[in-house]
Amino acid sequence: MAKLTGLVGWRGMVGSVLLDRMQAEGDFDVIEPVFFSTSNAGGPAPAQARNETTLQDAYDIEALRKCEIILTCQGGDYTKQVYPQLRAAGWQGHWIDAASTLRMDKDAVIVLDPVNMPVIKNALAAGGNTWIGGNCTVSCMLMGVGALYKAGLVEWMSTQTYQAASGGGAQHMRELLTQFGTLYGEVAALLQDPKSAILEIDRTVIAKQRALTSEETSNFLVPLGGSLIPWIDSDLGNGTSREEWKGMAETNKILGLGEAFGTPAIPVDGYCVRIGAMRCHSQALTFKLKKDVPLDEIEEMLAQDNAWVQVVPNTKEATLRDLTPVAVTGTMRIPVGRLRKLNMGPEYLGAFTIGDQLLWGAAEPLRRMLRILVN
Ligand SMILES: NC(=O)C1=CN([C@@H]2O[C@H](COP(=O)(O)OP(=O)(O)OC[C@H]3O[C@@H](n4cnc5c(N)ncnc54)[C@H](OP(=O)(O)O)[C@@H]3O)[C@@H](O)[C@H]2O)C=CC1
Ligand SMILES: N[C@@H](CC(=O)OP(=O)(O)O)C(=O)O
Repeated sequence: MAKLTGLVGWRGMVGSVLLDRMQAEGDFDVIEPVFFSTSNAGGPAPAQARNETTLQDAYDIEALRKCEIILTCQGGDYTKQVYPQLRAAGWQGHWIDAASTLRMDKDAVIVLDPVNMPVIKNALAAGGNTWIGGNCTVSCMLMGVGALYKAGLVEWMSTQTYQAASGGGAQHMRELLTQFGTLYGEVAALLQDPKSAILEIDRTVIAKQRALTSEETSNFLVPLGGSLIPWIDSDLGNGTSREEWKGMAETNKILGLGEAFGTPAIPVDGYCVRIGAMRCHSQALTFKLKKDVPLDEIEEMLAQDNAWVQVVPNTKEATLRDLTPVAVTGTMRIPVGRLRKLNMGPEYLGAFTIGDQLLWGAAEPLRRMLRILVN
């Protein structure tokens, strides 16, 4: 019999992408879905509902307890409130979650099955029932270059990210576009005049950026349109942002490395930067490999790793065609390009990779975990 699966957070941005993917992959044919809401219990369930026509209350522990699986994209506050209550009530079902809240819990597994199926299988065999999607930057990076880690080749990795507005949520995307529109409006007349001075346009734009009101920057706190923000998530107080901390902590946990697994962790560090892209996270990677491996072997290893990675030849033409957020948005492709040995020596490898942070960065690992549980 199909497993009763509670869906929470399906109306949000991540949840909507998830529902589209579940529909496309026929996931609703193999589960018995129950739709929950934090704001509209009793309202109409979406078209994918089968037996239930109305939404259930996402805070109703008794209703949630009936589910064998709960998949939530509702966010960290919801997880913090509901998950402990459910477990305290003796619920032994499978909890699949997009939020970061439980990621580092010792009983939770960060799921990215094309990369860490053995870790997932071990946890399943040991009775694991808490499955958390990884940070979007980490998941997209590992989908692209996981082969190097699997082959035990990485001594350390440094990443410099270029993260899209969507990582902050839907309101952040709106704010970015509104800022671009405001700036354009400020200089539209000057732009239409081919004889106008570019430095006057520039002066007008920076004056407007600096004059944006707190309402116009309420999500990012400072202008992002025509600028960037080299800090994502909270300040850990040691010079590192929480997003940067996740790079090492989550990469190692996904791979089953580090103290908790009784093995040394691989150092990962770098800077996480918000830029004015819509929903693709990009990152420039520097690897120190444990040995000199020829570039063609590395390319072959990466290309063979999974069905979604795409090695992009390191030429200007291929890079402009295949290795931009515009090329990747809305697709499952994870291009890895700009692959070359760096001047520091033959063990130093450079790469650039991009992923849609709402697909591989959020929704896809969750629906794949659901399929692992129901298959
Ligand atoms: N944004 C991202 O890039 C990533 C997010 N995540 C995680 O997923 C969580 C959800 O993120 P995200 O989907 O961006 O959040 P959203 O704000 O888009 O959705 C979260 C919930 O807000 C409620 N909601 C209120 N108003 C609206 C509205 N107008 N349209 C849609 N939903 C509305 C819905 O709950 P209800 O139907 O119950 O009212 C919805 O499920 C995050 O908190 C985070 O933990 C993880 C990885 C990446
Ligand atoms: N912090 C990411 C988005 C995100 O939701 O990350 P996490 O799932 O680790 O909280 C970003 O802003 O781009």
